[in-house]
Amino acid sequence: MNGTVYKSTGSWYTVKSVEGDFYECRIKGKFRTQNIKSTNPVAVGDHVVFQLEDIGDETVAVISEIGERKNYIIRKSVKLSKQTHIIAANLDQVFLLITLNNPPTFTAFIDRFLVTAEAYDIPVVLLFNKLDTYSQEELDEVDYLMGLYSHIGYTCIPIEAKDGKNVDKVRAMMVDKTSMFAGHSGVGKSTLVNALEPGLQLKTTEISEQHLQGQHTTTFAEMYDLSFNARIIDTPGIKGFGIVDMEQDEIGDYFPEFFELKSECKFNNCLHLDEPKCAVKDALENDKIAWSRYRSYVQMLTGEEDSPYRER
Ligand SMILES: Nc1nc2c(ncn2[C@@H]2O[C@H](COP(=O)(O)OP(=O)(O)OP(=O)(O)O)[C@@H](O)[C@H]2O)c(=O)[nH]1
Ligand SMILES: [Zn+2]
Repeated sequence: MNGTVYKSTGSWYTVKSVEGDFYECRIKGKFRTQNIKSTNPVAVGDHVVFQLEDIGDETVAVISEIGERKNYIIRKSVKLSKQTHIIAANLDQVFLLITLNNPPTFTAFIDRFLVTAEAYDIPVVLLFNKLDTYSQEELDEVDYLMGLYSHIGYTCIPIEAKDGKNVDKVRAMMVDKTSMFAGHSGVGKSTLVNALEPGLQLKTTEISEQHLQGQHTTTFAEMYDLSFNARIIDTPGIKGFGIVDMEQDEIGDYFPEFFELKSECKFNNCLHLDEPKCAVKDALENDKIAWSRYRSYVQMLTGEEDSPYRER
C-alpha cells in the first residue's frame, strides 16, 4: 500500500493510505536515506510503501520503502551534533508571517529565511500580518517591502489574522497542498491557523506549557488535514528554518535577483564584494537591487553571527 507519514514518534509512524485510512507503522531493516546522516530514517511528509505483515498472532503494518523527497528540512540533532534530524519532507510551500511591530521582523531575518528556503527548494509566501495595528508610516513601510519582495518573485499578501481579513486568499493558496507556517513568536501563526480552520488544536500551547515546567521534550512534527483539502505540518517549538551549511560562493545564488545578474559579472566566481565589473554592485548603485538585501547578503557571507538581526 502507498501512503504519507502524518506523525512520527521515533519508533512508530502514523501513515495515511491513499485510500484515506490511518495505520500505525513500524520500519524494517535499514533504509538508504539519500546520503543524509540522519537520526530518523522516515519523516513527516514522506511518501512510503507499507505492507500488513503477520508477526506471530499480530498483524503489523511495516514500512518497506520511502519515496524520493522533493525537499526536506533538517535540524542538527541536539545530542549528536554531526547527525541531523529530518523535521519534515515534501513541503509545497511555507508561509512566513511578518509583523513590523509586536514583534519586529527585520529584513535580515526575512532574507536569511528566504535564502534557507531557496537552499531547501521550498517556495515561500510572505504574509504581512496585523495591518489593523499600523500607523500610516508603517503601512507605507509594508507597501515598500511588499513591492521589494514581489519584484524579486515572492508572493506577498497583507492580512489581518485576528479579524480574518484576506485569510480567504491564504486558504485559496493552500488547496491541494502541504504547507507550513513560520515566523517569530507572536506574529500570529496560531491566530491565522484558527481563522483558517476553527477548532483545530495544534500542539503549540501544550509544548510551551511543558517548557514552563522545565521538562525537556523532544518535539515532533505532525501533519493535519484541513477541511478544505489542504494539509499543514505543525512543528511545535521550531520557529525558523535554522541555518543550512552553505559554501560562500553559493549564498549569492539563493538571492534570485543576484543570481539573475551573475552571468554578467566579469568573474564567474564573483562574490559581488570588491571585484571589478560586478553586475550586482552596478545594479545596487543604480537602485535596481535593494540595499537591505545586499546588507543581508554581506552579513550571511561574512557570518556576522552576533548581528542583532540574527535569527532567534
Ligand atoms: N491586532 C491584531 N492582533 C493580532 C493579529 N493576529 C494576531 N494577533 C495577536 O497577536 C498575538 C500573538 O498571536 P499568536 O497567534 O499567538 O502568535 P504565534 O505566532 O502563534 O505565537 P507563538 O505561538 O509564540 O509562536 C495574539 O494576542 C493575537 O491575538 C492581527 O491581525 N491583528
Ligand atoms: Zn558580481
